[in-house]
Amino acid sequence: MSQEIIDTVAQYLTPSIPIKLISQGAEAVVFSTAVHPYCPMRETASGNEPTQYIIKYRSPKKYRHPIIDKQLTKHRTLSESRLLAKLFLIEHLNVPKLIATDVYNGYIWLEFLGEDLPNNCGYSNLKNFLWMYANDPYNEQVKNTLFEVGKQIGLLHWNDYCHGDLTTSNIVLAKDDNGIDWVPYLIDFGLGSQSNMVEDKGVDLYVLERAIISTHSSFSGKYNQWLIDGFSSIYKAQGKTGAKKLEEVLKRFADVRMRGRKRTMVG
Ligand SMILES: Nc1ncnc2c1ncn2[C@@H]1O[C@H](COP(=O)(O)OP(=O)(O)OP(=O)(O)O)[C@@H](O)[C@H]1O
Repeated sequence: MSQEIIDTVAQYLTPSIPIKLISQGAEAVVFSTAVHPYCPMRETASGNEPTQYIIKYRSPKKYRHPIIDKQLTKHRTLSESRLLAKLFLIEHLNVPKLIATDVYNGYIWLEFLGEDLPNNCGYSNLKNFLWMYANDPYNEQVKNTLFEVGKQIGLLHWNDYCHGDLTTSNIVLAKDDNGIDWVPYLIDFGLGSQSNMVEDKGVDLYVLERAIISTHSSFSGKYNQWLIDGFSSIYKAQGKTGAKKLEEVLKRFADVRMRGRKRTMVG
């Protein structure tokens, strides 16, 4: 973990915005903060608890030419911000709310989603959630949650957007208003795009299927079926057109899977 990057961000944001490191990925460093970027005294309607925010920072990459690096940072920060802003307006689709963006410096501020799971099971992404239920894998809550995750992907694809990196870590679960059911949110649209190509949609579904198989192999058959059931329900609700498009996406998904298998066999 590069202390240099953390210091750069802390200095840029000034001590009035305390930050906590959450993750350092290949693309960005992610922090949380309780301070809103332009309304520092903002409070939630339900009490005095400050809302939490995410700050996603794309640091300069030393292996790139500085001019190209600046252009890429601007392009990627802008593209992810734009996409999130558009997706947020799609009814029933759950993505983090974009709070602010600073494209030239590579910062995106988002609403913080999720929480720590009970019994030290980690942060509430789909991966940890499924681990939490490893001793009770076919629990109704698991089934319902995976069905709802499938619906979110269905909504994304039906509206002709693709995620580009649909792993179980990029699906976050937040408790609903009654504090009982989990509501899935899709995060990390750094590789996302507007696309009506069945190939892109098939690849999204395949990437998620592989993620489930690799971490939850014993239960992956049922898990993937529940995801696809939720996904299909969104398309089927659109009548004949939906059913036809669903058939095309699922056919391409099967083709992508077949290509993946051949690649694995050939090595
Ligand atoms: N809105 C959010 N609410 C809560 N946590 C978040 C949010 N956005 C990101 N995170 C946390 O930060 C992590 C990294 O975020 P994100 O995937 O967007 O960055 P990234 O650099 O593209 O990551 P990677 O390279 O690992 O894919 C997430 O896995 C999640 O734990």
